Amino acid sequence: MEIDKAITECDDRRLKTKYSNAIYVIQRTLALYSIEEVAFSFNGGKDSTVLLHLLRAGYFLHKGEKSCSNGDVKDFPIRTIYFESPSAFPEINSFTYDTATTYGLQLDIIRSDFKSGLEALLNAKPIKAIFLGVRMGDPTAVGQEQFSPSSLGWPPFMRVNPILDWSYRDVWAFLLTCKIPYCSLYDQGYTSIGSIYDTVPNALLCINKSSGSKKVFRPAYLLSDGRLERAGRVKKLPLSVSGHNPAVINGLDNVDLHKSSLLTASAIAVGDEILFGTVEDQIGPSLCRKLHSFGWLVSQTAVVRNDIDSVAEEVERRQSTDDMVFIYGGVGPLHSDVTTAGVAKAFGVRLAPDEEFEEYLRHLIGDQCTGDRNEMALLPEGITELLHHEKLIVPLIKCKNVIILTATNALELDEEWNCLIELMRSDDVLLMMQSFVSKHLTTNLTDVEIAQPLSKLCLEFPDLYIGKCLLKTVHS
Ligand SMILES: Cc1cc2nc3c(=O)[nH]c(=O)nc-3n(C[C@H](O)[C@H](O)[C@H](O)COP(=O)(O)O)c2cc1C
Ligand SMILES: Nc1ncnc2c1ncn2[C@@H]1O[C@H](COP(=O)(O)OP(=O)(O)OP(=O)(O)O)[C@@H](O)[C@H]1O
Ligand SMILES: [Mg+2]
Repeated sequence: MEIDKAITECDDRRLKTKYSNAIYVIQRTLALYSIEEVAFSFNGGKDSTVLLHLLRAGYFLHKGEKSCSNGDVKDFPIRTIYFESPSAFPEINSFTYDTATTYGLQLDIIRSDFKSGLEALLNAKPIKAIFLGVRMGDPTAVGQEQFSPSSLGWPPFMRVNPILDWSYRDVWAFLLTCKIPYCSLYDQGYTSIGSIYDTVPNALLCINKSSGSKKVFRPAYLLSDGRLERAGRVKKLPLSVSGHNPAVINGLDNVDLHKSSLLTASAIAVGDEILFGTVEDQIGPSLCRKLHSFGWLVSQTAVVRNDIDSVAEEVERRQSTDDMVFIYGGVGPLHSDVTTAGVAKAFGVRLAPDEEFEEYLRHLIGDQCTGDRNEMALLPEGITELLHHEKLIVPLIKCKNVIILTATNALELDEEWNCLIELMRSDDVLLMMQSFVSKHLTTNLTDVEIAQPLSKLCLEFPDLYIGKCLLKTVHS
């Protein structure tokens, strides 16, 4: 069987492990359910293409115990379902159909939505388990295991996710090592494919960004940071006042740029030592000054204990009211370093190993990294984005609108902040920041004298923020 042979002969140990774990899940499923009771959800995307070939290998190895055939290319008895939509890319459709022909797939084409399509299918067929190409990092993977019952409100079946723990690189290592044909869009810079309305090539793969001519993109397998595979998914912002409907691609997407008020940020320090007053907070005041100078309204600063629940409660509160939350302290290998766990809890997700981050840490701490799994490389699952910058040894961690800073002093903060600003330079958020003007006025009028005119100004100009007046007594 060509897939099993290619993996056996390759010298990529990591790929071999991922492969054998996925095959194990497939074989256990085929032992638990009869072939009529399983189905494969295939949509021509890269992840489901990987899964197709794992299933071919898994099925071959499963029945190999009974037969001694070499594996006919068209020997694939698992029912395959494809939800075809009018907004699918034509390239995806034709790849799906061509693949079905090549590998003899029994393709059921369903033209209704997922839920009602599955209801009808499960009523008509004895299906109990469905194989999916869902991977950690996909928004739909949050909370899933390799075997996860369908969600409440969905027809009952077992979702089987054999490649749940595969990274973007694992997917490409497998496709390239086994020389598996994949949809042509991936060679044109598409890295994750949704519908024609919400998917564009990944800008990170663009070769000729500045020229006015037609843009050229590198193939998907050259994307160095797999965390950004969904950067080509377009998100529509609500209609702005001016009538434009801008599409933001992978920016600070939950910041509403069109609010008339200032953007708000909060800063959370994690550390008993700061609370107890034994160590001075070197980051907070400097961070607030930086935020203020960029036009952000710092709505709150807080210091919390090194305790998962304390961190989670504060993050949950702040992330729902502020546009951005900055959290620092409590990041590291010590038992008291609970910041990432607290952030995960605030968003209701678990901590999961992040291979990209683990590799950065391995470079940084090398041999000091003990055991199979580096605890520091556990990050909130499905919501984490690593913000890379050439000047940073380890990328910054962004979980939705929460940025985890690793700086432990003002100098390190300067460095992280400058990188953050550069990373956001292309973002509309920065433009918004730069349109902020701050003025300091000094007057020798009393509070009573200026109170009324200031209130009038605030009413007339809602964008105007008047800070605290520091009154000095002027002696004549
Ligand atoms: C076979 C199959 C089973 C699914 N089962 C569930 C489920 O149990 N619960 C759920 O919330 N979504 C389920 N979904 C929907 C997916 O989580 C997700 O919404 C879908 O893949 C669409 O992703 P998109 O919105 O990025 O296109 C299922 C989808 C498919 C194809
Ligand atoms: N229209 C569909 N028909 C059948 N299965 C689907 C469909 N959409 C999603 N799925 C299932 O959900 C899985 C996850 O979808 P997802 O879009 O994340 O991956 P993909 O399409 O395989 O790859 P890519 O991330 O490059 O788009 C698929 O691998 C497939 O098993
Ligand atoms: Mg897809």
